[in-house]
Amino acid sequence: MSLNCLRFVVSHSLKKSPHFHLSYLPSSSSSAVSVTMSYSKELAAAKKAASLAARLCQKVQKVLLQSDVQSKNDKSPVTVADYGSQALVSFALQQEFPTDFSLVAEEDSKDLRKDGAQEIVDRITKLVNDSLTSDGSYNVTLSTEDVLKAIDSGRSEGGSQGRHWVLDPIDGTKGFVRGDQYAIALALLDGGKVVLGVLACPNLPLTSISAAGQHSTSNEVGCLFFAEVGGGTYMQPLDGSSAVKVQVTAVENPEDASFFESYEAAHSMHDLSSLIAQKLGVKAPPVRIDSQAKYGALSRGDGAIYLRFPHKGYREKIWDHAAGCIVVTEAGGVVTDAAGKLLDFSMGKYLDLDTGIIVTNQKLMPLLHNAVRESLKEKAASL
Ligand SMILES: Nc1ncnc2c1ncn2[C@@H]1O[C@H](COP(=O)(O)O)[C@@H](O)[C@H]1OP(=O)(O)O
Ligand SMILES: [Mg+2]
Ligand SMILES: [Mg+2]
Ligand SMILES: [Mg+2]
Repeated sequence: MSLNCLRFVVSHSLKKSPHFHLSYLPSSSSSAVSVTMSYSKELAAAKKAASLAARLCQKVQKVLLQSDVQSKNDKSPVTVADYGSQALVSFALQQEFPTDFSLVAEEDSKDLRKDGAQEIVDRITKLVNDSLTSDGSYNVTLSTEDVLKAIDSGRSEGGSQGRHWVLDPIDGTKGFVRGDQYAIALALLDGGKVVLGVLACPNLPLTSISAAGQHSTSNEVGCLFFAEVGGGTYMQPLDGSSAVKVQVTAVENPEDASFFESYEAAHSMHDLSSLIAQKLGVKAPPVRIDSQAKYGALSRGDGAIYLRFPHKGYREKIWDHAAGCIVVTEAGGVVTDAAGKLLDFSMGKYLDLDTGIIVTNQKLMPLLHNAVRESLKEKAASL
């Protein structure tokens, strides 16, 4: 087929389906024209759903009582906000994409269907309906069964075929319960690759947290980070005002770099990151904050490095990294495991990782890899 002929075919099909971008490849390429998907409709829906869920979470965090915390088998606290957020995001996305809907999400309704859970289910249902009413764009009232079904439609296993939404309705539950950082993390996989991501971080200051830590001097909080493959990363205030493009830091000298890690020592080995930081020559103390807000903060250059080394036996889930990963990579950063391999989101719910996750800019990554390798060797030798 000639180029002119191809051009006609693509422009003709563009009229029917507006969600394609045309791009011309360099002449060395075997194909003259490539067609890349645009996910603008999906991104708009994801931003709307995550913002809606963020408002629900903010409301609950304000009135959080000890009785909101249930115990799950793995002892992690789950609140009405986790379930409410998942129900809302699932419902909102299904309204936009009613056919062929697949969602891989953290929570399910098992505990909510047990005897004695009716009161909590009623509270979640009221919360979800209040959020839908105050948003104004959905003219519906959900029953408790609708809410449980919406939560349970997050049971997909993901994988390398087709499209799957990936959701952590509240990432950083410990931070949420403490009144600190948390995020609503939503991403879309297409053919096993993350093609868009949205991170709503209701407690993250709008200005840099690099110097002052999570309690920045700015009292304006609430950030929405979003990224689409090939389109860069943007941040806007959660209240909806305009978005700005963000970039990871250009710092090249580790002495000028600062690093993020989990607030919870149970989630990441603080002793190992301090060894890595010391080997690299990082001078600043760690900035410890909860959730994928770390990826968001890194994407706008608040810090240069994120180190995550869970304790032995912990398996990382895709919803804990999918949105954060694209937010950082589209801002110019790199996310790999400790062996330098890019994260593979195509294998179902879990990530198959070597030891840990490290994130930084392109310039610092080789140095960081060396420091990680040496530190792991040293740690293994000392055991
Ligand atoms: N034992 C654990 N080790 C590492 N991460 C954990 C562990 N338990 C839960 N997590 C998950 O790790 C993330 C928290 O990491 P961080 O401490 O850096 O915020 C959350 O996604 C949290 O899940 P959840 O979504 O339920 O909060
Ligand atoms: Mg959890
Ligand atoms: Mg999580
Ligand atoms: Mg969670």
